[in-house]
Amino acid sequence: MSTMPSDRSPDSTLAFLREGYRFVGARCDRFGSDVVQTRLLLEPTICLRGRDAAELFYDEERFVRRGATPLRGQRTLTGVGGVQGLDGAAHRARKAMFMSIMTPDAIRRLGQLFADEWRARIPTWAANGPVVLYDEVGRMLTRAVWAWAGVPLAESDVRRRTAEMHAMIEGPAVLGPKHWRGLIGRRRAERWARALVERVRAGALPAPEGSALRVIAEHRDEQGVPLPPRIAAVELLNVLRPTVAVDRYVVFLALALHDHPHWRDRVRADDATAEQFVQEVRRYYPFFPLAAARVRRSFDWRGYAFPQGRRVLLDLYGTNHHPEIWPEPERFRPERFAGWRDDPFGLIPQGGGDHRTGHRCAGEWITIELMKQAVAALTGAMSYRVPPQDLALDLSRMPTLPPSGLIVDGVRPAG
Ligand code: HEM
Repeated sequence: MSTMPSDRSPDSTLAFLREGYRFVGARCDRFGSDVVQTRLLLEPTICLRGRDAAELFYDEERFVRRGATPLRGQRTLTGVGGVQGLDGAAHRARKAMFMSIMTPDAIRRLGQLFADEWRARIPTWAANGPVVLYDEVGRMLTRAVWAWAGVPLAESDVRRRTAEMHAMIEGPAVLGPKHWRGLIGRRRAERWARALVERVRAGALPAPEGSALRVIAEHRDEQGVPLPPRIAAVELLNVLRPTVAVDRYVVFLALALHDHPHWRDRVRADDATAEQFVQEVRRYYPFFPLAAARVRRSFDWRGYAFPQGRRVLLDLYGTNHHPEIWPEPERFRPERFAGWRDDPFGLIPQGGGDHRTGHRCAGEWITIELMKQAVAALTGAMSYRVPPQDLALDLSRMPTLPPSGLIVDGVRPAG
């Protein structure tokens, strides 16, 4: 048995917060190994990177999710008791609930709602001068996904709900006020979502057949028992929150079009090229840094011991930038996806493996559809300028975003 390359530091949590997305990759590079051990939150933690490591990580025989996400992440980002922390039959039954919402028709409908929102906003942007794309897109996605999920939304609540979703997304990997905002945002949103579920169950609020609200309110677990209202609220937020989070990817799309303007005409002219552009944005730009699991039963891999219960992190960002999978990983090259053969463990911005049986993101197809609609809007529905502003991405901030939120002005409807 070999000794796993290990960080010497007694605890690297502060280094993780300082180094952000590069934390695991920097250690892997230093040791020349895609398996390294460190200590995070005072606990020994194995970090993995690369395609084969991703395949290992998504092997359910070897890993469980129960108890893997630190409490600070559950209390802000994911909620307690949701699908992310389930294993085995309980996970499959809950995941089936999510996947039943993700029909091709439903995905198209959400894309259309978002596209309609976008088109409706263009005259206002044209009349009112500069807009912060991140703020605007967040609110458009809120309106679209609330309508799609069958959840009523007063226009006067749009800002508040969007802000709660953002607070949860930004809460886990920060200290101080931003973390507290995440806790408060989650508490408020859960209370509100729970009341909604209770009203649907009592017949006081009609929810359309097949909508996320109806499916979740009516779902029965693997033993035929309805979800407790608190858990149903967590799961409804597991649809609403990450859909709003696609606003970050829309900002990255706009950033990529700004930095690589020669792609503009190409993506407008051809759907396949637009899809390659979207995939490269998902590969290249940082969003979720890591996924977490625990070793189910002790095993050896590549001569290293993985003891039962050990926390293991898969470096999603580092795998998407691994030179063995992605030549010249730091270059933005959408053409790398021309003729790309889908590999469930190579491109993993939203996790790897199988959507239905494993923990891969339930909303990946939605994300791609919304991003395609955003590319079409940015290149085909309007013209705009990007004035000078701070667009640098700080890789120590998780999740990161250009500080300006990407300001555009001079918006004009196309044609
Ligand atoms: C904004 C873009 C998104 C990103 C970057 C993202 C990323 C991720 C990641 C990294 C995971 C964890 C994978 C793992 O644990 O192995 C995940 C899980 C999940 N995502 Fe997403 N996601 C996005 C959008 C969405 C959307 C739009 C939805 C729903 C409409 C969604 C719903 C979920 C759910 C329910 C899970 C838990 C799956 C499970 O544990 O089985 N996500 N996502």
